[in-house]
Amino acid sequence: MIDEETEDEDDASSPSTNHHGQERESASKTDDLSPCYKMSSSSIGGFGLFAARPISQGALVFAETPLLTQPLSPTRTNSSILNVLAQRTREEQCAFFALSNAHKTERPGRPVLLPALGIFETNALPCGSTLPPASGDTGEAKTSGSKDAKAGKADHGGREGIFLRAARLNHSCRPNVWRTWDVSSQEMTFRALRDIAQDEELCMNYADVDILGTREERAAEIEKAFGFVCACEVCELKGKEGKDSDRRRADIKRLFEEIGTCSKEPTLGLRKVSIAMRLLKEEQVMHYEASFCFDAFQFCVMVSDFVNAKAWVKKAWEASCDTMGPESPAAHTFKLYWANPRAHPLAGTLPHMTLSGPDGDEKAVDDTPPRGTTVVTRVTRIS
Ligand SMILES: C[S@@+](CC[C@H](N)C(=O)[O-])C[C@H]1O[C@@H](n2cnc3c(N)ncnc32)[C@H](O)[C@@H]1O
Repeated sequence: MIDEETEDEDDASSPSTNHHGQERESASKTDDLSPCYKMSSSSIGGFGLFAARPISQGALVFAETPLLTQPLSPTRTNSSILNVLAQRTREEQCAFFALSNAHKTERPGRPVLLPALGIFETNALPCGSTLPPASGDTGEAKTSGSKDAKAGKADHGGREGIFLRAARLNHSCRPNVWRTWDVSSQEMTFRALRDIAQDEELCMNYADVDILGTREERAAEIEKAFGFVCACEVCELKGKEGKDSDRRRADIKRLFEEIGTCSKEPTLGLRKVSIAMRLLKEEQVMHYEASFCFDAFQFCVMVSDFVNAKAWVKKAWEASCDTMGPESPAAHTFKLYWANPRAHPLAGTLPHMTLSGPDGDEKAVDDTPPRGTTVVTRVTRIS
């Protein structure tokens, strides 16, 4: 939570001149006219959603309101679900009962459930935020080394819901779609984490799976939480490719932790960020990018290198727009620091020095955020 004192009025309602803002607009409109996804059978398992045409990084693939929501387990029951379903149309009821059910047969530690409850448990998504590591909060003096940061902090808002379209998205340990609960519209939004080719399957990371684990660790976690053996492209890698992927993920995870301990050694911290950024690209798990960029921003503000700090936080802003959207709290916070990096509580806490920007050069361009930016003059942590 931050307490902000502003000089200018926030012009959040004006469309941003930046491409991230525009992209959201055009993607929404296109989505209304012709969906950029289609349902088809999947080699991963059952049905899946596929790109009907190329989708650009950061584009809104679709937004969906829940068919029904329920409180968190164990309060919900088969009857409580049926009671809500009775108020839906016949077509919606049929669509619900056509969804996948992983609780039809008994497995160790997973009893058979009545159909409505089994379908709900297989397909429900938390109606709260699933935040990419450390980027979804205000980022105040927080490093990516925390436990929440590694797994993607989940704020479930106390309810879970069934989303008929999204229920057809399969899980991948290399997701190309990120979901975010939009509190204001009460919709789940799904954005492209990278450019997606036509006919590529759209996959998200199922709630709370730590996809930086090794294949073995992920398999155990997925089997326990969801009862299936993951057949995503990464878990299917064999031999050297599989080992290389495991090693890259372990290295990223280790760097997350090590960066958290570099608050007195910004040069070393920044070097680790650069290595992590390269590994993220190689492993194609770019949803961690905003977190690392924000760490780099913090190292730069500590030593009063505000030019490079701005370059890093701008990159964090772009990455958060691509995952959670330009209207998300994280994107707003990053944009505020881009406008005024000196507002960060760690600014100037170490002796002055010049570090490097995201492109490795020491002379980043000192640009300004797009229109609609509030100028923050003071930001204090209140809790
Ligand atoms: C929410 S549904 C996803 C859509 C489902 N494939 C369908 O046909 O409706 C979840 C189920 O899909 C399957 N599934 C999803 N991701 C998978 C993966 N990575 N590997 C294997 N099966 C997966 C599992 O059977 C799981 O219980």
